[in-house]
Amino acid sequence: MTSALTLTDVHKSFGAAQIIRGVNLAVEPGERHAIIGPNGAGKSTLFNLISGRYLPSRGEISLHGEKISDLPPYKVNRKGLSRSFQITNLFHNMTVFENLRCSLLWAQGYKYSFWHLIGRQTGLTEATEQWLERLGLEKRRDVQASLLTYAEQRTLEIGTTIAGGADVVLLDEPTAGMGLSERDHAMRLIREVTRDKTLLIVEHDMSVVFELADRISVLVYGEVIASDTPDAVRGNAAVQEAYLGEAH
Ligand SMILES: Nc1ncnc2c1ncn2[C@@H]1O[C@H](COP(=O)(O)OP(=O)(O)OP(=O)(O)O)[C@@H](O)[C@H]1O
Repeated sequence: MTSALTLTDVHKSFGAAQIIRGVNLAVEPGERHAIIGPNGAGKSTLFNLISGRYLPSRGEISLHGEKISDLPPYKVNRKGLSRSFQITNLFHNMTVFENLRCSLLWAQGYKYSFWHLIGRQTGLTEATEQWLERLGLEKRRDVQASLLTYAEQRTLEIGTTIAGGADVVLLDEPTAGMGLSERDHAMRLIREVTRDKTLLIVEHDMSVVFELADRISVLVYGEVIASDTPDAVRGNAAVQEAYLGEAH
């Protein structure tokens, strides 16, 4: 079986600083895979490499067996990989409905060209309404994204990342800054909306990681020191040592 996402000997340096140092990773189709590691380990850099924002200094990244590490972000997205951001990436002056509709438009290949939509509005509106319901944002349908609560913005960010139809989804700290009940809601939502998708998640909250992930890779100083099931990672001595002194 071809892996959904494969990283082969990936390196990234900024000047003399080697930030990612020979990462090998295979994420299988349908797997929920978490990347954890202490602050500054290179997790965001890894996401930037996978999503096409950075070019690797060395090594290769492929999506369903096809090389993507030489493509810009929008082409990686077109191939079926979508990512969310730590700082929400919404259209703040647009409503919740409009934000979701843009993602669905993009999925259908219209690239914000509304002229192609004549006669197809109904299907699109219905699909957008379904997403509103899935996310529990029906009552906030016509509210500008900038006026949502922080947790609602994060929920919408997850929605717009996934509604675009990508089958490989990267979520960057989706529950950061949330309270306990908001976090539980976000976790249920992520589980629900990523069914049948491949998920790669960077998350600091260990309860989220251990609850959601089928497999966990631990990144320390730009190297994967363990990649295993949650139970095996929990018992791994090198991982415990890397986290010594970290609040988790
Ligand atoms: N564009 C860049 N230029 C130079 N150095 C960078 C750049 N991006 C990241 N770094 C450095 O790479 C290292 C890893 O950063 P990165 O943000 O990937 O870590 P992280 O594991 O995501 O950290 P955190 O958990 O705190 O978000 C840091 O030392 C950072 O300063």
